[in-house]
Parts: sequence; structure tokens; C-alpha cells
Amino acid sequence: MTAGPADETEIAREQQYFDLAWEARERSRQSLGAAAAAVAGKASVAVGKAARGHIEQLGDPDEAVAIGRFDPSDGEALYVGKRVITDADGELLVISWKAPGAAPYFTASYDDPQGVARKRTFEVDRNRILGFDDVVFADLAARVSELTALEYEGIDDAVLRDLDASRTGEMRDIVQTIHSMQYELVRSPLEQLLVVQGGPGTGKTVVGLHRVSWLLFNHAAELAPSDVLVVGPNPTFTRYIRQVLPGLGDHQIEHRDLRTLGPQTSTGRDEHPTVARIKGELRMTHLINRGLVQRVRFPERADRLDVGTAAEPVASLTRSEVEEALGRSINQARSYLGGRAAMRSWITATVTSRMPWGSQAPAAPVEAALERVWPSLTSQTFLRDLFGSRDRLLAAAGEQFTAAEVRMLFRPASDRVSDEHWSLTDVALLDEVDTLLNGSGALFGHIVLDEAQDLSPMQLQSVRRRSRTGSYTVLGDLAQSTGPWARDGWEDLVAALEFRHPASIVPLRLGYRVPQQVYALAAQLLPYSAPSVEAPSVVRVGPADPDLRPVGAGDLGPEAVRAARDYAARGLFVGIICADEHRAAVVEVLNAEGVQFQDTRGGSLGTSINLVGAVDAKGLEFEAVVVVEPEAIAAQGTHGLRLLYVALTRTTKFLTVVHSGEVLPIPGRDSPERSQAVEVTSLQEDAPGHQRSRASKAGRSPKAPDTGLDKFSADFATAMGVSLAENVAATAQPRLWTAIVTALADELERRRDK
Ligand SMILES: Nc1ncnc2c1ncn2[C@@H]1O[C@H](COP(=O)(O)OP(=O)(O)OP(=O)(O)O)[C@@H](O)[C@H]1O
Repeated sequence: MTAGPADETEIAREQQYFDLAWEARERSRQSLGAAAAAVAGKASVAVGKAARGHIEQLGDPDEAVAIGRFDPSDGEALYVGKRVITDADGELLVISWKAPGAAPYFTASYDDPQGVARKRTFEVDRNRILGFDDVVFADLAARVSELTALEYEGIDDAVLRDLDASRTGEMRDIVQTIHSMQYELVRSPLEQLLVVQGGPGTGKTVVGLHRVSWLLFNHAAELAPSDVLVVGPNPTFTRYIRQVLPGLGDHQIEHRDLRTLGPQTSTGRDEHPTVARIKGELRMTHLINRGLVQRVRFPERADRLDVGTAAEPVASLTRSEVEEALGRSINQARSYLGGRAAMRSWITATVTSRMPWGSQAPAAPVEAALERVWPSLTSQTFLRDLFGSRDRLLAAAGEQFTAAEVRMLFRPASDRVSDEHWSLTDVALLDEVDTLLNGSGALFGHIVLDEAQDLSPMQLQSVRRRSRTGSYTVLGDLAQSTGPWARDGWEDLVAALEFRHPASIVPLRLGYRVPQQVYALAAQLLPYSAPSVEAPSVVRVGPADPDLRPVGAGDLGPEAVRAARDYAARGLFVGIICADEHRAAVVEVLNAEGVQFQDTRGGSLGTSINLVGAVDAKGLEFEAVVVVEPEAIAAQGTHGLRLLYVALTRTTKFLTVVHSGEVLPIPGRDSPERSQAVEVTSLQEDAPGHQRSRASKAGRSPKAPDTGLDKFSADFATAMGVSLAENVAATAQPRLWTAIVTALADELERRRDK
């Protein structure tokens, strides 16, 4: 934005406020620092810790004090920032974006200004104001018929600027530009299983993370940071997102990925999809359960259990008394190892009672006898032994698996358990075993599950067992669902996770990441790969059309590297996405040409060129993407076209497709029932009013999805006499809001029940 003379005066005025707030914040930092230093090394560790915690809450000294402000028609302007700032007298200078009082900044719209006359979004360089964008709601309302699609949807220049900003290997927060639809999800009640379905780049991940921050602020009494678990698909993704929450002032939140969601990390064992599919099924819990119980047994062909050796006998227990004790311990035990401890106590007590008065059963012989009837196991030793023995598998499988399935599950066991290779599906099984061995582990009050569309029932069970409350935010896109457990609906996931609280499935419909020209290409896959999924409306037009480069099969690697190097030379953050079969060819050229690159299989992103497998590209984004040989990506698994859709939708700006086969290898493309074209227009280029008429043509309002909450929460607030001023006061009293949200949730539940 270019500032005119009037703007210059206004910027100077705003800068004064920014300077004032900055000084107040830095004064707080100094006094907290002094308090922490004063108690350092003394007994008041808690005071020092609290002071340091508060300093952390103040954020970076370079951070701008506010992201924007809004002017109520009948009151003073309110500045909204990432954190609360008060002056020396405790007066609020900046309210937190998470406070209920800040809601109008995000939710005011031209047809429901909510008492807001104007919303201003600042453009800053650290705490220096460079300019601002104003939305004057009265103006918008007066020219409804002329609104551009962007204005209609509430997308302003600040959003477009943000989307054009450079990308690195770390996701950033979007506090300043959270869209009203996204905000409704961010602040929707804690007590629910919220499933967010949205196309690529609709903001599911950022929304999920901002929701965590919002929940922690507004439900501080029920939810501590260490009570929140964020689960992503792989370590690269987790590294990509893990700075967002600390940047929002929320530390100590646990991040895990599916490869580490168990007692043992996956070591990348390759597995046939049919085997992976079987191992993802819930009947595996029966197999594991039975397999474990069968490890507890009196030795065959023996009628006594001797404690001690032939040379040094201690005692001898009969088969029947031991079997009776085993049965009792199994029935009463809460875990395998708990039962084993009970059995140890029984052997010790029984042997002691048969020894001369005053003697105690010696520990080592008792342990050896115990090991023969109730072996000590770890999850890894148990599963290695189970999969490595056809007899054990057959005995555990019972009627629930066919002989062919048992054959598929069998694999030769490694000599040492540390040499065993574990697949991704093994992790969920090991987790099941771990729970049976040791009982439940840590439980969380809220779980965010990202890229949830691919999870197997066993993986969902792993997630479910970590939930204490049934409160989840589940994020995913059915059109990107691939792998052995690809799904076309959310019903089974909801059934697997839902308990205590109701589920709601809410869509996100605006595509932020992918530019219109690129999405127009990718969206052609949708009618074939995921016909029931609606394409998002893309927000903006990109800088270039997709660059499609036909080459001979032998030139795929060199051409892909050439394109990537060109992008990197322009300072862009690049991803080369290919099928596994082309990885080696690309690596060879990269190495031969001495190109620095990051192979994301190592678990992280580099800052320039990254080489990414199509499956691992999920959730990631780059400024420029080079997709290598779409046919090979589409041939990976039964949902290859979905995988290609993922690969084509990773860019924020440029896309090059290097191909020797077809760019969009769609089988049966010309069949009439599938030939409907997907029209992808960008809101940015839409003629005035176009978006509105298009939306009404499709029979839906372009406003936020009707969760029933919007209107109701407005009614409820009015009924309770919660004015804007009181909402602001609630900034300092999050508990009031908690009460409102709880009451809202109760009321919603009551209505649902009716
Ligand atoms: N309101 C917004 N303002 C600015 N940027 C946004 C907004 N919403 C989303 N974005 C940006 O759009 C991009 C995509 O967001 P995100 O990764 O959360 O999408 P996603 O729906 O999870 O995508 P995928 O399905 O590919 O995993 C990110 O760069 C994010 O910062």
C-alpha cells in the first residue's frame, strides 16, 4: 500500500501509540527480569520461574505491539496484538487476539458489522508502522452490489501480502489475517470432536494450531499446555509446524508424529499394502491380546514348578496351585506386568510359608521360576516373537484370521530385538502391546490430529487412548486420502474417536496456498479421484501458469534439477516432489552437479532445495515446486491420483511439471459421466458481485458455515446482556468467557438432544 499525506499523519499518530505500548511492554520485561534476577539462586524458585514464564509471554522485544485495531461505533479504538499489554496503572493498551473482546476484529463483516465502524490492519517492520489497510463497514454496506469477490469474502490486502511473503522451512502464525470462518473454528467449544474438512491450503493446520492457543488462553483452568498433544504424519511435518505455538506464547505442548506414537519409533520397514491393511485393522487387538495371554502358561509336560536348582532346591510348587494362581493374577491384573508382579508376590509368599520360620524366599530363584510361567516382555520382544513364529501367530489368530492372512503376517524374527525393523503400522501395534504390558500412559485434555484422512483403525485407537476427555481437533482432506486406509468419508474416524462429547464436521472452503492457475490444473483430477469432494474457492492468482516440460524418460532427473536450480537461484524455497522410483535418478544429478539439497527423509526441511517423496509432501508447502513424472506418482498405490493432487498443490507460487508421460494420467477421462470440468476461478480476479452470484447458484451462502453457533452465540450474548464493553473486560477475566462457552456448549447439546 502506498501512503498519501493524510495517511502519513495517521501513521505518525498510530506510531505514537505503538511506541507507548512498546515502552510499557519493555518496562514490564525489565521489572520481571529484575524480579527473576533478585530471586536467582534463592529458595523462591517458583517466583523466578513465574517471572521467567511471564517474560516468555511478552514475546520477542522486536515483535510489533499490535496486529490491528477496530473502532466500535460508540467507543474507543481497541488495539489487538499477539499478547496483552497494560500500562503501569494496569490500563489495557493492547488486548490479546485470544480474548473474547477481540472477536469483532475477526468476525465483523459488511452485513453484520457487530458495532464495528472500522477495522484497521497494520503493515509493520518490527514495531515500525509502514502502512495500514482499513475496512470501513458502512462503506461496504453502502455498495454491496459492487463488492468484489475478495471484499465480499472479507479477504483484504493484508492477507494477499501475507500469502505472497517468502516461505522458509517453518510455518508462521496468521494471527493478523485469520478469516472469520477460520476464527469460528478456532474459538468453537472445547468439548467436542471437531473435524475440519478442507482442500489443500485452506488453512486446516494453522487453524488447528491457533485453536490450541485460543483454548489454552480461554480454558486455562481446565487445560494446561502439557495437556495438549499435536499429532502429525511424519517428523518433517512436525519440524515444519513446531515453532507456531511457541511463537504464539504457548510452550511445552507435546508434538508427536505417527512414526513415534508408541514405545518404538518406526525404522522404515517396507511392507506390502495388503499386509499394512491387515495390520491396521482392529481385529489385530484380539490377536495381540490372545498372543499375550498365551505367553502366561505352566510349562508343558511338567507337573511341578521347581524354585531353585537341582543342586540348590528351595521349594516345589504343584501344577494345579500354580495354574490357579496364574488364572487369578490374569483376571485381577490391570496390565501384563502388573499381573506378573502379583504372581511374583504369590510365589514369594507361598515359598516363604514353606520354609523354616524366619527364612525368606530368595529373590533370584523366585525370579527364574516366575520367568518360566510369566515371562518378562517388552513390546518389541513380544511382537518380534509373535510375528516370528507361525505357531504363535496361528494360536493367537483363532477364528478371526484366515491361514493366508496368518502367512502374510509371519516374518522371520531378527536374532537381536535391537536389529528388528519396524514399519509404520507396527508402531500402532507396539503401542497396543505397550498399553497391555504397562497400562495407560499419559492422557491429554485436547488432541489435535493433522492429516487425519489416512489413519488406520489401529492408529486411531492409539490416538483415542491418549485422550482423557474426548476433546479433539481433527484436520484432514478426503481428496488427499491415500495409503492402505484411504477413506471417502469421516464416519468411521468419528466412530473410532468419539466419546463423551459430540462430533461436528465443518468445512473450510477458501484455498489460500495454491494460486488459481496451479489449482486449475490440479483440480481436474478431483472428479476422478474424489468425486464427492468440493473444490475450494482459491483466493488469489499466482505469478505464472504451470510450466509443463515434456522430456524423454532419461532426461527427467536433469530437467527437474535444472528447473529446481533456476528457482533456487531466484531465492525461492523449492521442493522437488517425485515418486520413489525416480528419487535415485534425481539424487544422482543433484550430486553430480554438486547441488546442495535436503532430503526430507532425514526428518527436516532445508532452506533452499528439498527433495520430497510424494507421500511425505502432505502438509508441506514451498514457493516453487517441481513435480517429476506425474504418471509414476499416480501409479503409487490405489489412490495415486490423490497423491498426484497432493504433489501439485504444494506451491504458493510456481509449479513446474517435468514429464515423459501424461501430465494428468487420468484413466477413462473421456467417459461422459466423469467429464464435468472443475471451474476454478480466483476471488482476486472475480468481477464485482461474481462470487456472490456463483455461491448462490450453488445454493449456498458464501458466509461462514452454519454450525448453529454463530447466530446462537450472538443471541446468547444479547440475552445475557454481554455488551462489547463487557467482552473487553473479559480480557482480564477469561473465566467469564469460559462460563459463557460452557453454557453455550450445554445449550447446544440440549438443543441437539431435543
Ligand atoms: N487467514 C489466513 N491468512 C494468511 N495466510 C493463511 C490464512 N489461512 C491459511 N493461510 C496460509 O495458507 C497456507 C496453507 O495453510 P495450511 O498449511 O494450514 O493449509 P492446510 O489446509 O493444512 O493444507 P494441506 O491440506 O495441504 O495440509 C499457509 O501458508 C498458511 O499460512
